[in-house]
Amino acid sequence: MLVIGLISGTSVDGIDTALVEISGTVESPQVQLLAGETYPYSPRLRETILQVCGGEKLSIEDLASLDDNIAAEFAQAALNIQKEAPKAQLIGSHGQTVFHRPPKNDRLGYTVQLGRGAAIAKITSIPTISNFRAADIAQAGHGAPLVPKIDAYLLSHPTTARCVQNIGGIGNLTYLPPRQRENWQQKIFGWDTGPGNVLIDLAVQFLSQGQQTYDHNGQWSAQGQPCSELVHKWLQEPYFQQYPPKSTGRELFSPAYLAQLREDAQAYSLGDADWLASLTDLTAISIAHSYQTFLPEMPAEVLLCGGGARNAYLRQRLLAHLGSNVKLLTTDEVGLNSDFKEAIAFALLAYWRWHDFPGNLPKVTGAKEEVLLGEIYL
Ligand SMILES: Nc1ncnc2c1ncn2[C@@H]1O[C@H](COP(=O)(O)OP(=O)(O)OP(=O)(O)O)[C@@H](O)[C@H]1O
Ligand SMILES: CC(=O)N[C@H]1[C@@H]2OC[C@@H](O2)[C@@H](O)[C@@H]1O[C@H](C)C(=O)O
Repeated sequence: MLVIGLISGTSVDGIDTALVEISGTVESPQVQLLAGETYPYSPRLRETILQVCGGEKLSIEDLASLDDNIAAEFAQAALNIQKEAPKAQLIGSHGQTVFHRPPKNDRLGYTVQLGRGAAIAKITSIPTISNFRAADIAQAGHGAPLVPKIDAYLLSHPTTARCVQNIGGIGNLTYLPPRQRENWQQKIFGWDTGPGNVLIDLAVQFLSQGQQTYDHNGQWSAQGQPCSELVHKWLQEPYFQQYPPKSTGRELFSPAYLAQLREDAQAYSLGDADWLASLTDLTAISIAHSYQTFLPEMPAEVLLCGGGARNAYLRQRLLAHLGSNVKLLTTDEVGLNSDFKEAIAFALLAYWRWHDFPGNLPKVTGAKEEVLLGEIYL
């Protein structure tokens, strides 16, 4: 089956689009990436989305327009990716997260992904599945992360314990015990580790007065030295200490949050590069600390994906904190494209929904039950 997966993540940089051929069975899918593209948002649309993510008030009418502007761009991305290919039979569209509130006590979580599937189906004439997180949230889950079940099917190893670490705007991991271990599927873990690139990106934009949006290959932060006293103070953030299941977003790791870290850096008289190095080190140590605190064992391999895998300084700090027993690779090195993994994931989640196969892992999201994920718009 030819399926298109679409997602714009928490970095809000553009629409990751994957055209994949899915064969085999639902329980044993084979996925081949035929084409992958990122279609950047226009600067104006990106700015509006970031403002909404930052809590800017919006009338319902403006919300409707934004929803359909995003849907139109997602639909165009789907049409573009298959120009040279036969017509896809299905689209799985994550949409654009603009709000995410995890569940608390008896209160259900709430999450909003814009870019309605009904409009994408209408524009493309391809059945579209969207709103993947809602059913898990209705079962008292976080509705995130959803990729761990995909990782389990595509990246687990018979004899090696692995973690898959996404470093997008937000970071999230999947822990995969060796498949040969008894009941291995019951022993999979996953949660959001905290900031991926979000703090680094916000700081670079602030320091460059909007001229740069990210620290290319970590070149700027590599010129500084992390202040370990500050990094350890920042690691006291309650989110890092919270037990899984857990999920987070730009609501917590926001411009206001960064402003506090800026004040701290000024109190320590840190230069710009030292501040960036400290933020990068915080990102790395929050990931490593989360493994050391919440996993039953350290993995032998960590497979990186997401844009942060290209940040050489972040990788270097991550390796320093994980320890030399851990082998740091990217998912590309084991055959899965690290830039389009999330888009591929939503293609496979759509395929599973189409075939009535549950997409969530209750142990990961905290949901009461396995459920079918996504709403179908023919
Ligand atoms: N060459 C590079 N050097 C350093 N950082 C990079 C590089 N390329 C991409 N990035 C970082 O990766 C980010 C984009 O990553 P990605 O597309 O994986 O995020 P996302 O999918 O939007 O987020 P999430 O996974 O949280 O939904 C950019 O904002 C930038 O910070
Ligand atoms: C609410 C939301 O959009 N969460 C994203 C975000 O970006 C990374 C991390 O936080 C992850 O939990 C999730 O996305 C991936 C695709 C997931 O659900 O697995």
